[in-house]
Amino acid sequence: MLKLQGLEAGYDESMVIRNIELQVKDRQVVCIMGRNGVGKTTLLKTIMGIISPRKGKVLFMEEDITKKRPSQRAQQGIGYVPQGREIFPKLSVYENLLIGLEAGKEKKVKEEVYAYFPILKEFRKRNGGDLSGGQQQQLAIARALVSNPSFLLLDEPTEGIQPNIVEQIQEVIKDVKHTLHTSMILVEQDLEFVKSVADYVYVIDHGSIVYENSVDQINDDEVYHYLSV
Ligand SMILES: Nc1ncnc2c1ncn2[C@@H]1O[C@H](COP(=O)(O)OP(=O)(O)OP(=O)(O)O)[C@@H](O)[C@H]1O
Repeated sequence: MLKLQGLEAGYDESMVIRNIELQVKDRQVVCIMGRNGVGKTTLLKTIMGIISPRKGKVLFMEEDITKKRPSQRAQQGIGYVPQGREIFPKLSVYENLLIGLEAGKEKKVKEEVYAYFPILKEFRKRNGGDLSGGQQQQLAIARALVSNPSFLLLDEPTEGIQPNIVEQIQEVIKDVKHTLHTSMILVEQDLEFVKSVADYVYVIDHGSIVYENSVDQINDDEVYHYLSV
């Protein structure tokens, strides 16, 4: 479904990700792990088209989308939940969700989205900025889901969030995968969480992939080695 070939990207003079070869098959959840600052967010932004790669290709459903704008990628079905949520604090929950509709072909916020996160229905008139961190994260995920994406990029959705909401997000990811058949790339630091949702795992260090394996054959020690160096 998604293939990255020899991808290199960075900022100004600095090269952040190097020679990334990665693939996500249909209906797969792929997790990207790695310490802070190794280039995970840069990789997601390059997939979304927010950063242009210096080398390499992004293929989505066999089409080369390397030169497409983020809005075109969103129209083609790629949803993005950025790190730090980036919801609009002065807009209501419902208005934030309406903005998510701009990305795709859906015209209305479907009830299923509220079914994933009932609190958003209850708080739909409240300003985004008045929600707790965990509720804002739920809103950011829901905003990506309203456009019914076939592929979802999630950048550390559980970062700094209380355990009961982490569990809820975990269930939503599994449910979205099994019922909507959405493929995903998930950046996540917690190996137990990764094991509960992922099919395949890549570990990045200094901008390169240093370990990859399917989740049922993963070597915990090797993963922890790269997370702790
Ligand atoms: N807008 C930017 N301009 C210049 N350098 C940047 C920019 N954003 C990130 N960097 C640098 O690129 C490197 C990789 O950052 P990136 O955010 O991709 O890492 P990360 O693995 O996602 O880390 P974290 O887990 O902390 O989010 C870091 O050295 C960071 O300082």
